[in-house]
Amino acid sequence: MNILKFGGTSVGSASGIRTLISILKEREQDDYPVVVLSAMSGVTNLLLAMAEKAQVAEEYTAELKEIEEKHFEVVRTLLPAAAQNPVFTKLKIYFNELEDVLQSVYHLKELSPQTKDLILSFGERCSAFMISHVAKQDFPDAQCVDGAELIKTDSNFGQAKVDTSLTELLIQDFYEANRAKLLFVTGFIASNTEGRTTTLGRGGSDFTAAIWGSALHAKEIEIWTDVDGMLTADPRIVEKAFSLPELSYTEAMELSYFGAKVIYPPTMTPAFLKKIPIVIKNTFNKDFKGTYIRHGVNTSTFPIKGISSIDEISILNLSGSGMVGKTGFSGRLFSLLSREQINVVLITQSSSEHSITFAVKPADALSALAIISKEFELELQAKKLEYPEVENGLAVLAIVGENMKHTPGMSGKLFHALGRNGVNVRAIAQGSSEYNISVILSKTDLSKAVNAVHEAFFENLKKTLHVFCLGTGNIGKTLFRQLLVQSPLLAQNNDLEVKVMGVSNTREMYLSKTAMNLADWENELSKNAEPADLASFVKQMKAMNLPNCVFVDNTASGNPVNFYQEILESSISLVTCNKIGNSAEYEQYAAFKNAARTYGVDFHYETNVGAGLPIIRTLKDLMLSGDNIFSIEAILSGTISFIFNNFKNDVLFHEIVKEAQDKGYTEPDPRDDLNGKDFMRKMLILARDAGYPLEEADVQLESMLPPACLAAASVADFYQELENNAAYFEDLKNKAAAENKVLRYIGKLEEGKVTINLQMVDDTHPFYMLSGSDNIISFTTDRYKDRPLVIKGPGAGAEVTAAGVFADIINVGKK
Ligand SMILES: NC(=O)c1ccc[n+]([C@@H]2O[C@H](COP(=O)([O-])OP(=O)(O)OC[C@H]3O[C@@H](n4cnc5c(N)ncnc54)[C@H](O)[C@@H]3O)[C@@H](O)[C@H]2O)c1
Ligand SMILES: N[C@@H](CCO)C(=O)O
Ligand code: NA
Repeated sequence: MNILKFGGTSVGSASGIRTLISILKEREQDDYPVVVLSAMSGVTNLLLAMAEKAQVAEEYTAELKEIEEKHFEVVRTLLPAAAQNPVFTKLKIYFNELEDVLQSVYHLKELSPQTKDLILSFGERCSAFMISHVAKQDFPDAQCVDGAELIKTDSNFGQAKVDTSLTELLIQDFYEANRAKLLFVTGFIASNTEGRTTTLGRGGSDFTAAIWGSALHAKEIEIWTDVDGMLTADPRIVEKAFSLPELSYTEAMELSYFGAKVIYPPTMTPAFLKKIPIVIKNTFNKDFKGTYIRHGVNTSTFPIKGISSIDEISILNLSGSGMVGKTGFSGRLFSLLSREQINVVLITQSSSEHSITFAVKPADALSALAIISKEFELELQAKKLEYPEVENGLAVLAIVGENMKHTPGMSGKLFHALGRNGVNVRAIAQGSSEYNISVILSKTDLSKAVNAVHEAFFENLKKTLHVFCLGTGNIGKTLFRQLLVQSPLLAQNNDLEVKVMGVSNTREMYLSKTAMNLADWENELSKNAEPADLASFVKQMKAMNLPNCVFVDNTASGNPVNFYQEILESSISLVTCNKIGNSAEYEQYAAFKNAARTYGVDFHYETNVGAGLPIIRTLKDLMLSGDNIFSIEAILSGTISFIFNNFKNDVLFHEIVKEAQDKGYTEPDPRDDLNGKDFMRKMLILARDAGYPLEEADVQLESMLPPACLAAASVADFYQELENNAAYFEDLKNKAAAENKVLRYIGKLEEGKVTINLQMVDDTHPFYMLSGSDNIISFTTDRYKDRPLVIKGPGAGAEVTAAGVFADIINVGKK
């Protein structure tokens, strides 16, 4: 025989009750279960609200009407007209009784715990009566049982203690006499020896189910609720939380201690003692297996079972020399708190014994402070103790699981996930059982922390990157297209999901709560856009506090650079193809690198030099592996490379420049390429990465343009000046051709000095053979001395650049 308990949401509507009946119909009809029922969802709260209003002589008829209507609606929906009347009549009798009680509270302005229990009991009485009558349609022998008469307690109203042996006898006798019937029992309520109604406290209906299960040696106790069993984490916080097939009692206790409100641990004790399995099932997904809680199971492949959390906690810290080596000090402290009924959620003590930190519910913090100040008055006055302080706005996250005990590295994994996401841990406690490691952190970090920890333990190699992108121009657009095409493969082959959570250009911006649909991002952006505001974009991104966050700068503007430091310091990784940040003052470049290191995030800028070509990465690997860079020689302007590779025959110089711009090789302003500035930036970044703290002024840049072109005030003027100076460029071209040479704009880093100049090279020079927008770079090092290490290929263009940004994004978090 099984006990089935249906919670408030399960019996909260006609459709839920219909499902309940269908669940019963699927059972063996010769072995009826005992059905324990909660009040309809919301009813207990309404009853409580009415009681409190009556106590201060306030009107409560609206609530009463609402409760009546909730029940009547079910009767009208689920019973044929002919069968409704007797049920209405009996329900009305209940509501009249309830109103009588409320009236006396109203007149006396007094609400004793005893009266409160009586008022609350109407929730279960009404629902059990009503549902048993609905069930009679299919089970003529259905019977409503007033559980209050069978569960005997002391007179501690509100949280009565059960007289187990008497109760078990009463239940056994009653069941023996009625086992042929389908019993519907009121949960939560009981009575004292004088027959007055008491209640069993929080989770009371589960407790009723466990008491009946224990008394009748049930095969299983099924707790029917509105979720798929116990989950790995709170599904409101973690989208990917999933249901746990099995748990041990201890694990279930630990998991529900914080958070998981599916069951309330103390209620399980009677079942635990008799080793009766508990199954958590979902009324609204009734065929789902749910979670089994029983003795001695350990079939999970995961090292932990779940993550639980409390989103609001306060801590108190007690410290001082007076505590060192004093036995009984913590005993005194905690028995004091327990005497005052202050529940201590978590305790840690430093090994120096110099301080004790403990966590309590915020509502208890001030009273804890007051009683401690009183109890330890002498020590405080003698300055043997510091005045304790309350710290609010904190939360607890705990990982739970029996396997943890045998698996090294669990706490390492936990703290790595937290640290990488910039979550500051305020205090730590590990239960000596090793079933639980708890950390205290800031409330604002909780969601991010739970998600990061969930990913670390349950999503194996699965990773979600939350990306915020600036710039929807050439590169930005191309990146979105590449991401869209590649996402299914990334998910399938690499367990990687890249979610674009926000986009901004100079005009508008949008931060999405879920993730943007990259097939339609332009529409989504324009439909939801607010005016662009970089500071607000960054602020909102930070406030979302998502794990594995990446900020991507695909602009050519100096403004975003002003936020880099703040972004990195918020533990958000940064990917940029914008060279302005790394090529401004050396001090700033160094500060970005330092911030990324300090806050444990990535700062990737591969596309700053040679677009998608692996130049930055290669230089870094050479340096890390202890090679010595003697010199770097390079052509790093894709635009200028393209120009000289195509400046042949009759075509004019300015026409080629225009073609380079149309092909997406140039900077948004092509003057930045032609005047050598873009090249200078790249050389500067390379030199810095090679270990030289150079500034822009240290670069010897020889211009390849006549002065009039350099002075052009606008892009249009610039093109005009190029055209006006056609003869100058023709002359260059012809001179080179006459000597069988080609024009090359070459940068060099040697002995800490950077030069960039225009050269004519013949076919013996390694840079002679280039085509398209090719870049080429040669590293002469200790190890690559006689024959340098050369990287060559297209070094400009939207596809190759966006691909480089893409690679930088998915490399975030990789060690
Ligand atoms: N084209 C290439 O081959 C190549 C190669 C490597 C690096 N890059 C770099 O890529 C970057 C982007 O180039 P592009 O061709 O896509 O430029 P673009 O002009 O086409 O696009 C720039 C985008 O940035 C946006 N933007 C500018 N300032 C902004 C701000 N303050 N806030 C929000 N958005 C802002 C603009 O609205 C626009 O959407 C540049 O830094 C460039 O140096 C380009
Ligand atoms: N405008 C740049 C793009 C690559 O950074 C170039 O021509 O090289
Ligand atoms: Na590169």
